[in-house]
Amino acid sequence: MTSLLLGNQIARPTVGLCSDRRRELRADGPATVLAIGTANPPNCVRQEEYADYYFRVTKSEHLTSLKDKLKRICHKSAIKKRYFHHTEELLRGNPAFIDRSMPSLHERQDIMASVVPELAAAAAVDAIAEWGRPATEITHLVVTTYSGAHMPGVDWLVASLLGLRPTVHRTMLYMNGCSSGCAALRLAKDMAENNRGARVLVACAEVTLTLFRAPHEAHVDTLILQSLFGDGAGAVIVGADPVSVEEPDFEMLSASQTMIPESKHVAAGQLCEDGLHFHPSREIPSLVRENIEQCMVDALSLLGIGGSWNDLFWAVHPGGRAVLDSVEAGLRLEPHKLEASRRVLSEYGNMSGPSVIFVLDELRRQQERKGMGVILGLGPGVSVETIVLQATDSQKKL
Ligand SMILES: CC(=O)CC(=O)SCCNC(=O)CCNC(=O)[C@H](O)C(C)(C)COP(=O)(O)OP(=O)(O)OC[C@H]1O[C@@H](n2cnc3c(N)ncnc32)[C@H](O)[C@@H]1OP(=O)(O)O
Repeated sequence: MTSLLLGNQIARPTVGLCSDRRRELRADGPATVLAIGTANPPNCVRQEEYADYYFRVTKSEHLTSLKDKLKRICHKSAIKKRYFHHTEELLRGNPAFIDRSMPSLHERQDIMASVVPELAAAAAVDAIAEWGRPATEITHLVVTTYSGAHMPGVDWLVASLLGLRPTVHRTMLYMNGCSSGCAALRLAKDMAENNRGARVLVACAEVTLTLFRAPHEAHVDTLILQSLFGDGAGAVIVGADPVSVEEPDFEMLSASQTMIPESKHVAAGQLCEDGLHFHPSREIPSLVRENIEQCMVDALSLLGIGGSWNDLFWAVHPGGRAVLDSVEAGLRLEPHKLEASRRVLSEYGNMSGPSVIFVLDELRRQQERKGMGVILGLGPGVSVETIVLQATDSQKKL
């Protein structure tokens, strides 16, 4: 009889497989977070200097009222600094990136083709080092980005850069926006629990070069993007039934997703000749505040959790200062509950999908990570992703 390679073991074909055998092919325990890695490009710009920097590099100093507005936004952003792959030199060498009338997708794609996989691989190397097992023992790979789109995809290049085995099961998620980190973790949980011995590497990377463009009076939301987003990559290794070298930080108890009704236009974007256009509406914070509690009730009530949100720890996507304020208000959270998210926002800005991985990394260093908690991802539409975690008593040195 021919056999199938499943996870890292040989299994018989599933046709006619008895239910006992099918159970054997699945993990015994829940998926767990075994390791976390992060990476950023080296170019760091302080938020207090950002408006001067941005109007200088885009040759837009004459737009004084827009510059003043960006200064006001930066001042209220609760961001201290952000990291970028692009530098003044790179922008000088590519005038189409700052000229709104010129197509530049091709040039952006050329740069992102290597930069995004390298950034994702750097975070993955960090996670694999913490995990303590060889990269060749990764059985599944889930990669996310909206920074470019190529064939073969970033997943292929990450697998090659890391020396993963050629049979690694690759999944590529493009254009999942800011909730992509959570979406990838949700898939990783299912993969780990349904394939005994599976070790799933999640890698999310974004570079804001895809969004970078000059200011324009008719497009005020450009200023929000330029004030908010930063580059970064996060990686997580997920697996069930840990073996002796593995020390999980969290068990993943459940994963779910929902769409906030009537929100399709609220956080929307599309790929155009001059890169990715994204339009964060002013409604995002209020919509989140009004809907977040119902989303959490729906996601958590099956586990018997509800109402006492302050008993949980929270890893919320740092979409922006007003977004975090809205989650805090909507769930009546004590101010310290979103400390990890606010710290990541302050140190890196909104890195989209990778952000929640940074927040999880931050959380596990804090006392707050005891008991049960929630990873809360927010993305296009508005999509809400919820992963319920149970902290382990890991003594890992971080
Ligand atoms: C769904 C997701 O959550 C996924 C994502 O990550 S997508 C990105 C989500 N994040 C956002 O959309 C940003 C959320 N907003 C914020 O954090 C805050 O509004 C902010 C930091 C941008 C400004 O802080 P604030 O306390 O609201 O200050 P406020 O004085 O009201 O606004 C500052 C200026 O920005 C303008 N502004 C605020 N939001 C805007 C928006 N979405 N589009 C255009 N202009 C906006 C205001 O009109 C104001 O302009 P003036 O100074 O000329 O009056």
